[in-house]
Amino acid sequence: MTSQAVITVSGARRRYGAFEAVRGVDLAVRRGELVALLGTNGAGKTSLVELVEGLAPPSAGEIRVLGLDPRRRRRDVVGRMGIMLQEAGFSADLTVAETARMWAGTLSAPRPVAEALDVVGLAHRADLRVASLSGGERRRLDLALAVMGRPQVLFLDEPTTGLDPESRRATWGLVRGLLEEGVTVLLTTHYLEEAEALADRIAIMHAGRIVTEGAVADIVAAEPSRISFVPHDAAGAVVPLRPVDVPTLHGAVAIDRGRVSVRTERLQDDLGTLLGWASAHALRLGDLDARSASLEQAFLAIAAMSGDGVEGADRAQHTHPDKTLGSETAA
Ligand SMILES: Nc1ncnc2c1ncn2[C@@H]1O[C@H](COP(=O)(O)OP(=O)(O)OP(=O)(O)O)[C@@H](O)[C@H]1O
Repeated sequence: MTSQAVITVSGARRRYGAFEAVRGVDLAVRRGELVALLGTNGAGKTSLVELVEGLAPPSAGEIRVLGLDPRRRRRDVVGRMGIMLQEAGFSADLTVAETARMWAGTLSAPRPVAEALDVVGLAHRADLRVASLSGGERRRLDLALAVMGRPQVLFLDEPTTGLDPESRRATWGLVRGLLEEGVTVLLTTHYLEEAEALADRIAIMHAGRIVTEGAVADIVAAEPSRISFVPHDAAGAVVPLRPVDVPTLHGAVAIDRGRVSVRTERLQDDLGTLLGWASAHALRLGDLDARSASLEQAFLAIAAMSGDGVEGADRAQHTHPDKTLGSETAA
């Protein structure tokens, strides 16, 4: 944990009855940094973020936001945090400006309403009723309300779910602007592209733990590249191969229904060997695909490796009480 850390999570755990949804998480987010929390469904992202927001107590471990316990020192922290809710819960009959004014009334030093709407590109919709906004515009209103109090720390929970690609990119632009102002952001998203576009670092959760953390490039670099093709002869007929027919490569070879797949750390070398071998044997490498790993591949590989069986065993014992904060066991 560095001295610059705005969010620090140390050994955090969260229980719901007998089930532990967060199982010893350490995380630090520095000032002006965006960390994206990714994970499979039920990995524990929301359970963790709620601890950081101070909405629930950890059953063990320590959370600090701006150096303070976000639950015990809630009054001192809450005004410096912005939380983008899924739906702000205001009446759909109010106009955009009325909604923003009502929200501003709850804050100690809010941005002017016009400025907050301008930040999210909604100034031209100020007099429209919330009910008339498109889904994307509503999401932007949610963001306007979250940034209205000029937060130092912003929590974005799937901020672009349901947005069209253009609105999604517009939202990314807004978030980048906030980061440049020094706002610290903890983002949860299921869009890997969003994490790639915005995040300084990514933390991947699985079964209550952070199983991988780092810059996108480093996480992707740890995954092997892939080559695949279907060998054809000069007449265009598929040539059925066995692994022993393929030349020796750095990577591992698998053959499934005629398609040869190679997972390799040495993409260029193995591709070169295969191209030379194909020419020498007058083979065409049909449907040839050679690519470095993507974040999606890395994510799927990490989720698969992280022991679904273990999680399954735990889940079998989990009787799943009501999904209420009241069902938790705090330390
Ligand atoms: N109040 C609760 N009582 C019991 N179990 C709960 C409660 N809240 C969450 N859980 C369980 O804890 C686990 C983690 O849930 P959580 O909502 O934190 O996951 P998530 O990573 O945010 O998932 P998703 O991506 O699907 O939103 C899940 O198995 C969920 O069913």
